[in-house]
Amino acid sequence: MFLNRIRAATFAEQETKVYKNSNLKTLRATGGCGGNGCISFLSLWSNEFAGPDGGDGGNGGHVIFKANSATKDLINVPPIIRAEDGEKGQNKDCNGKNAPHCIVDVPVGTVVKNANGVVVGDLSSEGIMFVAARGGAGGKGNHFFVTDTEQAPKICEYGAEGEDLEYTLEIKSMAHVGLIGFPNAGKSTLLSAVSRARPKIAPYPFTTLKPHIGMVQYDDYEQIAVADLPGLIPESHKNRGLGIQFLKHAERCTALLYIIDLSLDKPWQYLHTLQYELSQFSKHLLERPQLVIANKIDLPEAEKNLELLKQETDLKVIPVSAKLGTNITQLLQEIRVIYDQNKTDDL
Ligand SMILES: Nc1nc2c(ncn2[C@@H]2O[C@H](COP(=O)(O)OP(=O)(O)OP(=O)(O)O)[C@@H](O)[C@H]2O)c(=O)[nH]1
Ligand SMILES: [Mg+2]
Repeated sequence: MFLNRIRAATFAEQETKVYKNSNLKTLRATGGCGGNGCISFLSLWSNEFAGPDGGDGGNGGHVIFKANSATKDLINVPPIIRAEDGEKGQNKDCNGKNAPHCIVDVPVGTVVKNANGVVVGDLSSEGIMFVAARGGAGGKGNHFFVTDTEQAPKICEYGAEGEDLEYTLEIKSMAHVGLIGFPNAGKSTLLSAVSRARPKIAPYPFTTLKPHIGMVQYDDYEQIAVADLPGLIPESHKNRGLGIQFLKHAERCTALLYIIDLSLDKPWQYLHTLQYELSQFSKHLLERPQLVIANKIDLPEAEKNLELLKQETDLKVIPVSAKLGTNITQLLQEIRVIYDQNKTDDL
């Protein structure tokens, strides 16, 4: 009993810690118990001893994780999941009803780890299921135990208990950092400036159609994966442009970097649109670490726009020129700070 309480306390601590993070969740899954078998003897008006008629119990439900693309994060997955118990057997050979399985929807790309941290499941495509805790089998009623020598058994089975297991669910991230911006903002140019990746760069929108990942190498051999994502436009969350496809990629990045083109008129409007689109897709996306990269500082008007942009947002703004390589070192330092902070938070 005492031991149980300690266990519960550590579980609760873990829970509060991971609740902040919609990409990671520790939970306990318990299968339903099987229904007990029944002991009963039938008695009819014409036959007082018509024989044993105790039915079997129903099976307990399983707890099942199912990959569902409509689910965006693990926030709504409860910390304790218990499937229903099977019904007990009844007289007149009535078997108890099997309990329904408890199916918990998780985002596509969720990795399941057991209590020892070993990966036991990878829900990488839509509809894949993982049985987290099996329900107990129903117990047999006394009718089952009738033999040639024992015609009136007074025995039955209890239903078996369901499995009780702890798991950690984690959404597999694509990259530590995702570059988010309108088409032509210079995302691909920036990725090639900070890493050895060579995505296609061109002065027309939607050059990048698929995400590219580049590795940023630091002097202490730390490597940070940066993803160049396809461009985002207003109403992407309604599947305009490359739409939902793009937003799904953004979701699998731990930190979000907004790339804003400073040469455009009123660049802060673009930042607000990007944030709005992300929040429409999943309201927890904006809780992730964020940074604004003000690109194309080499162009005219950029200096003036930079000051205005800084006034319009609370986020840290770093001016760079991806094309000329201006201020890239400071940007890499800032990315490293974000990365280190989130590493210690166990993201
Ligand atoms: N002057 C200047 N031009 C830049 C800078 N960064 C990017 N560009 C130019 O902007 C254009 C678009 O750059 P890309 O890197 O292809 O832009 P993108 O954001 O990847 O665009 P999509 O893939 O279409 O979403 C190219 O012509 C680049 O040469 C910069 O810092 N200064
Ligand atoms: Mg591009």
